[in-house]
Amino acid sequence: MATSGGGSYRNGTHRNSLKVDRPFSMNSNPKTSVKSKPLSSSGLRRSSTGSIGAAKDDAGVPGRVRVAVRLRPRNTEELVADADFADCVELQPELKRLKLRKNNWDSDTYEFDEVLTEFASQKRVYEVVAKPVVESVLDGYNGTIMAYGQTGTGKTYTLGRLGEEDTAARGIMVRAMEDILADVSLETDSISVSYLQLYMETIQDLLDPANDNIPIVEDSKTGDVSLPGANLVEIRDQKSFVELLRLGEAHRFAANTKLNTESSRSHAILMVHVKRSVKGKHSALSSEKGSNLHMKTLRPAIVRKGKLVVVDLAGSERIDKSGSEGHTLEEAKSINLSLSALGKCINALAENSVHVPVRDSKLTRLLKDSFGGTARTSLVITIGPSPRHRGETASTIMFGQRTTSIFWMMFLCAGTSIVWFRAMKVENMLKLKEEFDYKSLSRGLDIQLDKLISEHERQQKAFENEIERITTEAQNRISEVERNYEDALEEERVKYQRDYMESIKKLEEQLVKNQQKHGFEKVPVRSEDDCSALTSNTESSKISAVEEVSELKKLLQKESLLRKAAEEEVNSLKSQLAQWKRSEASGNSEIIKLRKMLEDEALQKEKLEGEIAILHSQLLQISSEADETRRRLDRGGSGKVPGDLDSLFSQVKLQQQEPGNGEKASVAKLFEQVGLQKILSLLESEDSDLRIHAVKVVANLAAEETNQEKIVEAGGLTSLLMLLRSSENETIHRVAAGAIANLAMNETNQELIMGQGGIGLLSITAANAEDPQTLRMVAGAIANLCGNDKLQMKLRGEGGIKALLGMVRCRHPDVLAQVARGIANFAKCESRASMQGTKTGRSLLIEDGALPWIVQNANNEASPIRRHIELALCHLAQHEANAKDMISGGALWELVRISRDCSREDIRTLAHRTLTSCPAFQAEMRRL
Ligand SMILES: Nc1ncnc2c1ncn2[C@@H]1O[C@H](COP(=O)(O)OP(=O)(O)OP(=O)(O)O)[C@@H](O)[C@H]1O
Repeated sequence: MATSGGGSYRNGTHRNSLKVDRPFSMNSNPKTSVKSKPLSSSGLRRSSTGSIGAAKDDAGVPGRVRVAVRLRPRNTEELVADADFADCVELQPELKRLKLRKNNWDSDTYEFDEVLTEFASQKRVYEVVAKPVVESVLDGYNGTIMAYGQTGTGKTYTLGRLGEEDTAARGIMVRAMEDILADVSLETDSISVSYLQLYMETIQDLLDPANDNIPIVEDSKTGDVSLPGANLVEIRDQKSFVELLRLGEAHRFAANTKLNTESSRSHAILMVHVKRSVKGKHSALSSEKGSNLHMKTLRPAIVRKGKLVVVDLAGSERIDKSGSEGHTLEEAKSINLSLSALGKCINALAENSVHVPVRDSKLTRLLKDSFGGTARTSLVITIGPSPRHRGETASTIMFGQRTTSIFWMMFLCAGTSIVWFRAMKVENMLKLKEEFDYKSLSRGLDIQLDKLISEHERQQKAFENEIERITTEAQNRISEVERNYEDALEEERVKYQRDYMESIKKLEEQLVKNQQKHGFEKVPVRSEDDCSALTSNTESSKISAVEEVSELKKLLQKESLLRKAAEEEVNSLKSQLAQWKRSEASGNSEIIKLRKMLEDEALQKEKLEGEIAILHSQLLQISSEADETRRRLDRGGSGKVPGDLDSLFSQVKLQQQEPGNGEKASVAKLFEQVGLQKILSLLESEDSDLRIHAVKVVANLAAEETNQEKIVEAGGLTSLLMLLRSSENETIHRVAAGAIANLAMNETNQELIMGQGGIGLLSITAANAEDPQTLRMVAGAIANLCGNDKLQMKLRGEGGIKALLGMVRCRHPDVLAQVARGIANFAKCESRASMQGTKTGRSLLIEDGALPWIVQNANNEASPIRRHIELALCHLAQHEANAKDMISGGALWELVRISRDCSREDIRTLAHRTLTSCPAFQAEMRRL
């Protein structure tokens, strides 16, 4: 019987080599097969924050559903329509986390087995999502790869892309077949494929669409699922497989056009059967021993069978919208049925439930033998970035989260539903932990800070010592070389001079000797006899002169050789010196590098200290709030706080911690129980504790979009504004401003806020507040108001822009980000008005003196600040009336920088377009 071998199965890089004839089927004994996973507590990865995620080495654990999330890049439409808005998700691939923005203030964090950003290549997606499953199929297991997500988020791109025009774009189906073909031997093994579509609980053959009511047959003994009515095509090469996929796609498209549906309303299912011949152990043994030669031929070859099922699921967005967007109720029900049945089966498997409800839908009946048990399953959740589809994205993610948590549930909490939902959301777990543990967290942070400081000091000291050592060593070497060089030069010079003098001396002596000889011979006039003697004398003196000349020549040659050697020596010394100079320069660059590292370290330290300071202040705040609550409870629980309000408070908190909980009490029910009016009336209570308590409840409720209308209708907005006017308590200001900011996300409420003098009240609060969190909330509220085209003049007239700019005195990055957002919103409305011709003259932002701050922060290191300011500059630049101020204020050069360096392509393009379309900018650039 097979064991899992999962421990050695890591992201598809290493395949286990287990030999099995048939994998477990789901109903063979799900309980045993799930339990048989060789995981101990060491198989769990617990992050430093206490959250729980998938262990890295569980990639191939059978029965485990691995869930990856993949973000599609913005498409052309989103680049234009959402240019001013951030994506609704933020990915942290290194932490395997995804943050889903709830609003401007808040986000939920989810953890996955893999987080694939918009930059993830198709190759990487295949490797992390599909390769482990494909390899297990080659080893004789069954496996399933599914894609789930809203229409248009990239399910088909991920699974079915053929990539003929660009091989890098090949999807999972094509890559899987490539790997399979590369691993099998077509002489002994076989690969066959069916391609089907499941629409309205009917299975249609995509290779022969006339064949459209295919029954599912299950082998009662083995649990194997088969579709005898479907075409099963043998694959021998990649080309024929791609042809088959193309044919299937064409039929799918044609079938769906006929049904007047879109492809995303059906599930597309590719089944790949791999049969491999395996040399049996017995036959190998017996032939080795040579005991019975016939045994080998008589014993049948063992066939190892694996099945890979790739499912492109129907679009997830259809589930809740039955009857809408032109598709029928029946269709919606059918999609709903199959997807929820799939979820239930996975759920039942994870909980070791004896009953796995596979019969509930055709999809699950079809997958029955291909997930759970020893089968490996990968689910890729595809999402889009658009903030407009946040709701759909959230519900898609929740499907993935249900699935991803299943595995951990078994180990963590024996299946209590409370922990189930907490496990889905990392953030909620953190919240729980903080409530109990904030003091030790604070102590931990202190210790961490001490450690960081001492480590930093130690490193700094070591760096400084190293720099000193390198500098001294380099200087010593340089002076030594210089000394050597000078000595050698001097020595050479002296030697050369000495030799030269000696040669001169010798020549002079020789000359004197010669002159003496010739002088002696020339004096008298001789007789004939004398003449002949003289001739012989002259002959001999000629010979000796020739000899002398040749000796002199030799001397000269020797001299020139010596000189050459000396020159060579000098050259070699020179090159040595150059070499030393070079090594000195590289020593210097090393020192510069070390200095840079030191500076980076110091920056990092500063940043950490800043973060820790913020954490400290948050902890202090939590701590004092907790103490306050505890004191109130100690005083008798409800001394002044009515019991029903207390329960509402805790219910609201619980509700926020457990979004998606189907059993949670609806807000309407809560309002019925306590009455919103009653809560709002407490906002005016004499007791400040009670007022704080009530404003927090209202703020919590206002964070949910669904409650906002009710709060405003019941007069909650007026009461919150009253609190800003009448209260002097900073907490009340902070919480009330936060609630107003959330209400100010809606256009109708923005008008109401302005109508009730809200901008004046927010401006006064901004002027008096010191606490960065209060300022952040106020700035956020004004920033939301800045985005309303109709309110521009009034907002500016009542001092809104000045109030916004006044808040930059607090240098907290969160406050600055909100100020920048407000400015960007305002500039965007102005540029729209200018284009429509309803606004002329220069920007009110420039009138109110915002430009210097904008220019100063256009390259701020905090990306939320920088991004908003970059957008604001692009909007301002679109209106010619602003050009003069922008040029003189230095904004033009920031625009040039943005058009070159901005990391977001859409902003870069916008800046570039603006620059090229404005004659004043063009003229200025030409001038300079
Ligand atoms: N990761 C990606 N990178 C680039 N383009 C992508 C990516 N994912 C999807 N797209 C593009 O987005 C568009 C929609 O993708 P796709 O058709 O795969 O979505 P889908 O979820 O399968 O939709 P449906 O449910 O309607 O079938 C296509 O044009 C596709 O090329």
